[in-house]
Order: sequence, then C-alpha cells, then structure tokens
Amino acid sequence: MLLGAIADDLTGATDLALMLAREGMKTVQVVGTPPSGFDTGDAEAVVVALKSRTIPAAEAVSLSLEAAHWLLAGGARQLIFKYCSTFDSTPEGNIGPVSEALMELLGAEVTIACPAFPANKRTVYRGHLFVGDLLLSDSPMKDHPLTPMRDANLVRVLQAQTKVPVGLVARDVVSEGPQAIRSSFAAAASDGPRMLIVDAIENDDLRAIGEAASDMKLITGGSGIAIGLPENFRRAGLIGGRGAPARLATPAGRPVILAGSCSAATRRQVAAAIAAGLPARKIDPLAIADGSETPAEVLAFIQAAGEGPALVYASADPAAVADAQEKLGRERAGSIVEHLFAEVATALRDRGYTRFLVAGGETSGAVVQALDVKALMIGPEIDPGVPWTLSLGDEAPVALALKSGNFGTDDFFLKAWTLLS
Ligand SMILES: Nc1ncnc2c1ncn2[C@@H]1O[C@H](COP(=O)(O)OP(=O)(O)O)[C@@H](O)[C@H]1O
Ligand SMILES: O=C(O)[C@@H](O)C(=O)COP(=O)(O)O
Repeated sequence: MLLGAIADDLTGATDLALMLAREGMKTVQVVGTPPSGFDTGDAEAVVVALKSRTIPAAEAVSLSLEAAHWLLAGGARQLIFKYCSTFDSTPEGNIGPVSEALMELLGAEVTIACPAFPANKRTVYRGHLFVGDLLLSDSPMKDHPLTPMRDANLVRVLQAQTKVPVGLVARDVVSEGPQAIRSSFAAAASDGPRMLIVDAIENDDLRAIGEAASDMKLITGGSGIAIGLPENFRRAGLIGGRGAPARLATPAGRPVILAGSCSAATRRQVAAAIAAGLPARKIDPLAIADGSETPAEVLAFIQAAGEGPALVYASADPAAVADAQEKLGRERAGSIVEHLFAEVATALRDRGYTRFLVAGGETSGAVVQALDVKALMIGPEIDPGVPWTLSLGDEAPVALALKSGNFGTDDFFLKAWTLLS
C-alpha cells in the first residue's frame, strides 16, 4: 500500500476511491478499520470508510487514529483525511479535531484543507466555498438535517474547530503552479504547525496542489484533492499507467432504491423516479416513531412491487425535516430512519435482493453496516463521485451504489441500472 485514506462517511469514501481508481491506482475500500492482517491484495491505495462525521469529536478522533495506525502498519506513505466537499461539520468538528490528531500522530508541521471538487461544482476562492453559483451558506446545505452549513468562510469555520492556526493559500499562488504552492507550504511550516485552506476552482489547480503536496504526510479535503496524488507515485515509478475501468461481475438478483438523503439533488431524483412510474413509498420518522410504519410493511411493499427497482424514501423538504426534528430531536429523527433502512436492507438481502442503490452518506453507512459488508471493489462511474461497487469477500456478493446526497443527475435512480450487466 502506498496511499492510505480515512473517510468520515461511506459515500465520501466511495467518492474518493473512485477518484483514485480513475487516476490509475489499484484501490480497495474497507468498511471500518479491519483487523490487523486483513488482506488488501495488491491494492496501492486503501480507503477506510468510517461513520464519524457527526459523532462526538473525541470518538471521531479515536476511530480515525485507529484507522491511521492500521494504514501505516500496512505500509501507507501518505495519508488523506477525506471529508465532504461541502465541508459538512458541526461547530465542534469533526474536521478540525481529526486533522489535528492526525497531524500530531504523523509529526506533520503543515497540512492542507481543500474540499474543492469542480466536477461537482464545489470550488474554493479566497477561502470561501461555493456550491455552483452560491456561497455554501446560501446553498441548500444551510438546511442539512445533521450538519447545517451557515458560514462559507472556511478559514473561520475550521479555525473554530481547532487550536492549530488556520491560514490560506489563495488562488494567486495556486495559479503560479506547484513550485509556488510548495514554497507557500514551506513558509507556513517554518512558523509552526499550520492548517492551510487552499483555493481551487478547476482540476488543473487540484493537480498542481497534488504535485506540490507530494511530500506532505497528511492531506485533507474532498475527493478532488486526490486527483493529482497518483501522478506523484507514477512519477516515482511506483505505480503503472491508467488501466481500463474495472468491470463488475454483477450478481443476479433483484434491485431496490433506499433514499435517506434530504438533499435538494436527492429530492429531485425522487421526484423524477416517481414521475417515471417507479413504485415508490414515502416513509416518515414520525410514523416510524409512533409505530404506524414498520419495517415489515416496507418490506412487503418492496416485494410486491415487481421485478424492477422499487423506491423507498424518507427524503423530505426542510420544513418537514424541521418538524420531525422538533418532535423527535435531531439525532433520533435521523437514527430512526437509518435503523428502518438497515433492517429492511438486511431482510431484502436474505430474500435474494443483490442490487442496492442507497442515497445519503449516513444512510449508506447504516445499510452497509447492517449488511455486514467488509470491503468494496470500485466499478463503473454512474456520475462524478458515484460508482457501482461490489462487496468483496462475501459468499453472496451484493452490488451497491452509494450516492452522496448532493451528487447525481435528476435521472440517477433510473439510469444507474443500465451500467449493470
Ligand atoms: N424526513 C426526515 N426527517 C428528519 N431526518 C431525516 C428524514 N429523512 C431522513 N432523515 C435523516 O437525515 C439524515 C440524512 O443524512 P445522509 O444520509 O448523510 O444524507 P446526505 O448524504 O444528504 O447528507 C439521515 O440521518 C437520515 O436518517
Ligand atoms: O465530498 C462529497 O461531497 C461526498 O463525497 C460526501 O462526502 C458526501 O456526503 P453525503 O452528502 O453525506 O453523502
């Protein structure tokens, strides 16, 4: 293993693994930190998927350190801490505390923090994060059920989460290329530990940043920050050229769509699927809480829906989410939905379902944990940041498309299936 990554949620891990695979590294994604001795085969990059984005900071730090120790023991020469391209975090973290702990572990004087992912319209300019044409704080992320993002100034957001001084490498420097960027890292390091937000508005910026960071022990950011890293290993003669994208041996079996994301993109995808005539059932946290909606009923609906994919969705608009959270509490409203999806997914797998399309990072984490999937092979890209994957090491493998809430075109739930044989 050359490159080790720790991702704070499952869809984020898949997004990063796809990026590394596309850039020519043999990449495996594992779910949680595996036991020592776990075989990652000939993987050149390994991404550990955690579910640590919204848990208490101390727990996130401890899980991330455990993953880091495992990756280092496996030979990783450089670590990436992958978080969301919309910098999803709470005022307490967990981006700051985890980055700080990993810097300490690695003895890193300086690290970068760059969530830019231009293919999905996330750009950073003058330290401010844009989602398409909107500042993060004006985007639908301001209403996220678990991590509402109300400030687009990343220097300020990150500084509130860490005692390590946070600085900025602005686009003026980035556009001068790898040499200038590297000099700005060195200047920051000479002043003591630093976290640097780095501007990037296009892939060429990210490739230049990647080249400049070839010697950096820890790199943090969205999947975009990884775009230039495989080339460093290729230049050093450590990896081969870019191969053809992996083909998945898709298991025979029935398909289902489980959507727990309330993002604007997922809600559009739900609407498009319903408009196209997919059998669909909406579930509501309040109904689950009072017992009027049960996993058994949801299961019966899916099984009765026929051979094509049925859709079960909790996706709701910000007013409905706020109402559920007011009555149940933010955490319980989320976990009650996640538990239902987890239970339904397990029952479906036991009944021969093998193709799962899951929308939402936390939701995917809950489903994959329930299915007891230990590792994933990355398959064809459905849309930027979202591949089909195949569970590894299972007697009865399942195909999983784990969709980040905000990713994918409106017809994602319809078109994804065409990539499976
Ligand atoms: N109707 C709802 N009301 C409140 N919370 C909800 C509702 N539907 C889903 N949730 C919760 O919102 C969270 C969405 O997070 P996640 O699955 O990570 O989606 P995303 O990828 O969009 O961030 C999950 O915890 C999910 O259970
Ligand atoms: O970086 C991204 O945007 C994604 O990889 C990601 O982390 C998304 O998280 P969710 O929106 O919670 O799925």
